[in-house]
Amino acid sequence: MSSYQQFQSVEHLLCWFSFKLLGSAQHTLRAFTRHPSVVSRLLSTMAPTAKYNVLFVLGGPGAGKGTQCEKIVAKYGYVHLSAGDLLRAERADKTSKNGDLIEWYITNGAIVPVEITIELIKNAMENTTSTNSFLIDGFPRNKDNLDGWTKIMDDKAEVKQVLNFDLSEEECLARAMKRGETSGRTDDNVESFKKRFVTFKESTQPIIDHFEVKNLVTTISSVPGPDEVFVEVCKVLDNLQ
Ligand SMILES: Nc1ncnc2c1ncn2[C@@H]1O[C@H](COP(=O)(O)OP(=O)(O)OP(=O)(O)O)[C@@H](O)[C@H]1O
Ligand SMILES: Nc1ccn([C@@H]2O[C@H](COP(=O)(O)O)[C@@H](O)[C@H]2O)c(=O)n1
Repeated sequence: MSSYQQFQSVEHLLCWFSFKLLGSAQHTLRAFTRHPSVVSRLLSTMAPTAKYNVLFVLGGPGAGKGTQCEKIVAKYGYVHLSAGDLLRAERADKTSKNGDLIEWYITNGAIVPVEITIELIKNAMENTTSTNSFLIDGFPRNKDNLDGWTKIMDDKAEVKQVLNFDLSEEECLARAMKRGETSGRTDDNVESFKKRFVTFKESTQPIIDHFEVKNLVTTISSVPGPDEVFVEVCKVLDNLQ
């Protein structure tokens, strides 16, 4: 007699099968209660982890991105990550193998390969425990930056908004030169500024256009003073959930 023939009907067979299932479920439950750490580890891998909330902040060199980010941090509590600041810190790190390369790109107003920049941004985000809301200032600056972001961060972060600060080349230059009197930045000089502005027009503007198509961009004039500009910024941020 085959093992199935001992059952008089399909109902009998199903009943027997259900009892077996219940038995192994009970056994598994008992095993879990003996090992609570295994249970919590399992639960944490099953729970959906919240994505980072990200605001990208773009605009020409000297347009006032950093100035507005400071105000946003003070009022809304985002963590401010300036790609330029992260790169300058990496350049200053004597143990970094990328210092000379970064220096060349910054002085020439060119965009550092994304493999370097995205690693700095990702580490900074992962090392932040106070919040999961970030202002990412000066990124993505070109297609390479955008592709790197998409590849590494797209499934971990949601881009809620892109703030684009708008200012003429002449005014950007005037502000960057004024800042250069005290900043010590190697790119606050006319020659570097001109290259940076060309990079902005040729490489960053298409990225702003890319987000514009997705309805994510708010362009704010940077012509008025910082406080007046911030009033416009607040109108955008107050409406973000
Ligand atoms: N609305 C404003 N009106 C007048 N001056 C401003 C305004 N916003 C910023 N500035 C000044 O302009 C200079 C450039 O501003 P900021 O550093 O914020 O620009 P940025 O866009 O972050 O520049 P970069 O891209 O070069 O880092 C600073 O000296 C700042 O104090
Ligand atoms: N995504 C980025 C951002 C910046 N850089 C380099 O740093 C310079 C300064 O940047 P700021 O945002 O502080 O103006 C910029 O001109 C680039 O050389 C970059 O490579 N990639």
